[in-house]
Amino acid sequence: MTNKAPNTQSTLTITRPDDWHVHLRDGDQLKDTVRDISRYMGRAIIMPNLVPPAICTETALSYRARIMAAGPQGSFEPLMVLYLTDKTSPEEIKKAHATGKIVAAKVYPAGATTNSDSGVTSMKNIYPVLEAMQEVGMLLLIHGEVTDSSIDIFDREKVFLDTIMVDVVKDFPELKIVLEHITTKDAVDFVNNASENVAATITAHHLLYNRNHMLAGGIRPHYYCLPILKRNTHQHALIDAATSGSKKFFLGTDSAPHYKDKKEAACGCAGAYTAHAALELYAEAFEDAGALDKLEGFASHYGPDFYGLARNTDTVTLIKQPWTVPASYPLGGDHVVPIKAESVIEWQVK
Ligand SMILES: NC(=O)N[C@@H](CC(=O)O)C(=O)O
Ligand SMILES: [Zn+2]
Ligand SMILES: [Zn+2]
Repeated sequence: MTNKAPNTQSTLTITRPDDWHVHLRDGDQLKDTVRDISRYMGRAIIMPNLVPPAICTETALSYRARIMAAGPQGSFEPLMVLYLTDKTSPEEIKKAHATGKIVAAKVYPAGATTNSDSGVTSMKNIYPVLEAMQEVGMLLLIHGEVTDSSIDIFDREKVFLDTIMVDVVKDFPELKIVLEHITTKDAVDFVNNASENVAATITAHHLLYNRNHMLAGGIRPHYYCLPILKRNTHQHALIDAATSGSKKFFLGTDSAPHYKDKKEAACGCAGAYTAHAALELYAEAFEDAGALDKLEGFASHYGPDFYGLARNTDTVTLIKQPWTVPASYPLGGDHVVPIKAESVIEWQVK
C-alpha cells in the first residue's frame, strides 16, 4: 500500500459506473434493491441465485421483467445471468445468448454459498456448456471456492484456483471468465498471470475490511460474507490490484441483502449490503490508498471493456460531504443492516 500526503480533493466527476455483480433478490424486496442499485449505476450484472434459481432463458427474462416493473430510476439496464447446473444444455446457452439480454452464465459450486444447492457439482459436467459459451462469446462468471468440508474456509478460494481454475483456463483459452469477488493475493496473482480473457471483480467491503474487523473484540455478523474476509495482507493485495490501473480488475459490489434477524442469528447468512453507498465506499478505499485518480477506470471503464459493451457516456459527481449511515434500511417489509450502519461515510454522490 502507498502512503501518500493527505488528500484534499473535495469533488470527483467520473463516467457513470456500472456494478458487475449484485444481488437484487425478488418479490417484495425488489422495490428496495432496485431503487438503490439504480440511483447512479448505469447497468448491473444481476446474480441469478434466487429461490428457485434462474436456470433457463424464460426464468431469467421473467426475472428481468420483474426488475423493470419495480421502477428503476434513470436509464438503468439489468444485465441478466443464467444459473448453471449440472443439467444445463449447450442449446440453452445459445438460446439465452440470442436474446441479447442474458450476457453471462454463472458457476456456483454446489453448496459454496447462499442458494447454491442446485449449482455445479463438477466442472467436467458442464464442459459441453463451456464449449458453447466459448463459441457464442458468452462470459463465464465464477464463485471461486471449493466446497470440500475438509478444506479450511480461509483456504477455499486458493484451493479452487489451484485445483479447478487452472484446468478451466487451460481447456477454454478463448472463454472470457470473471472470477467474482476475489479475496486473496493468490487470486490477484492468478488473474494477473492469466491471459487477457481472465478478469476479476472486487467488492468495496473486501477493500475496506479484513477478518479482524469481523472477529476481533466481538463477532460482527454483518461483515460475514463469502468468500470470507481474509487477513490484512490479502486485503492489501486487493487494494493494490484495484488501484493499479490494470484493466483486469473492476467494480462488482456483491451487495447481498439478508434480513437483520437472518444475519444476527446463531447461524447467520452470508452476504453484506453495500448498495446504499456502493461508489461512496469504493471512493473511501481508493482515497485511503491515495489513488482516487484510479477510481474511474475501475468503476466505469474496465467492466464494460471486458464485457465488450460501450462505456456509459454521462457522468456522476462524488462530493466530500460526510454523512451518517442509518442503523437499517427497509427491505421488503423487513429490514437490512447495511455496511457502515451508524458510521460516517466521507463521500456522497450528488
Ligand atoms: N456473497 C455472499 O456472501 N452472499 C451472496 C452469494 C454470493 O455471492 O456468493 C448472497 O446471495 O447472499
Ligand atoms: Zn459468490
Ligand atoms: Zn454475489
